[in-house]
Amino acid sequence: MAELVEFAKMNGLGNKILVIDMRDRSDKVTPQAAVTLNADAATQFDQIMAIHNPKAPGTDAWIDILNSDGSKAQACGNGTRCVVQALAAETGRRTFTFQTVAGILNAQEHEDGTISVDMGKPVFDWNRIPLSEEFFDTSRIELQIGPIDAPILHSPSVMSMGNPHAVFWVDRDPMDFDLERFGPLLENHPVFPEKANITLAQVVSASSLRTRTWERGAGLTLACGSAACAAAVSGARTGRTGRKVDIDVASSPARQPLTIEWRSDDHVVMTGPAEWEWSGKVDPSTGAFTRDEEPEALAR
Ligand SMILES: N[C@@H](CCC[C@H](N)C(=O)O)C(=O)O
Repeated sequence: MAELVEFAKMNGLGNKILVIDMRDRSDKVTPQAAVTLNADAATQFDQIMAIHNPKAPGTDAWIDILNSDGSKAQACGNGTRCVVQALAAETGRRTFTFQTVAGILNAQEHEDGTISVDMGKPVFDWNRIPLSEEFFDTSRIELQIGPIDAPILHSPSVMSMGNPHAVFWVDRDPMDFDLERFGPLLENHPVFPEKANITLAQVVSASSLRTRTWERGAGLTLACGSAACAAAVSGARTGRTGRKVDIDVASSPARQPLTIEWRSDDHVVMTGPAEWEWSGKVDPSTGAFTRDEEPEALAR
């Protein structure tokens, strides 16, 4: 049994996040702990954001990201906003620089409590997404599901936002599709050697989209920030929208959009809320946890 660490149960637009404080420790949250925490209704989550001491000069923390099945993720937009809110509450600071396996992320908490995260530049090269076969134009690849002559979903835009994404454009409400059935088939399709996050996106106007996502390693989630970024980039790249859009995350209980801007310097900036729910202590090796009586520690 490892020494207990503090954690906070949080969410970003309903995306369930556990922020675990692993600073000043050399161990990691284990995949087994993740699976155990996800099996308990109180701590069921989509991603764990484990905050470690910084590894690079000029950064505030190294963030390790785990999906609910125990696998690693390279990016998590909603989770990053939760980390910012937790650290802002702890330190009184508003700007942070994090490092993940996907690179450096700059983030800022605004006066109104919303948080912006610079999610970096989208990657379109087929072998860096990665795809298992060469596609010259990744704004629309050959992939479909359903009858060959009347596919239900087809021709997704694919990219990496640090993690692999496929965005399928649909002409009606994404909630009308059986994503629970199609999601796992597409996530595990052989064209995605590292699997992929699968998003359905509907154009509402030139500056707004409605999305719903099946997440790699976590399944149907209420919201996915990096997928919202991928949908916004795909919308602009394929001429469906401008470069700044509000995303109505269809399955989110929070009726608040995520604003995504694909800036002229190619960086994608996501702005939205984060919400603290409760705090506790957890054993990062086993996932055994206790809940605090009163809010303390990470984020209030
Ligand atoms: N919910 C996240 C993305 C989570 C990562 C994903 N499941 C993966 O494995 O790539 C977000 O808000 O971006």
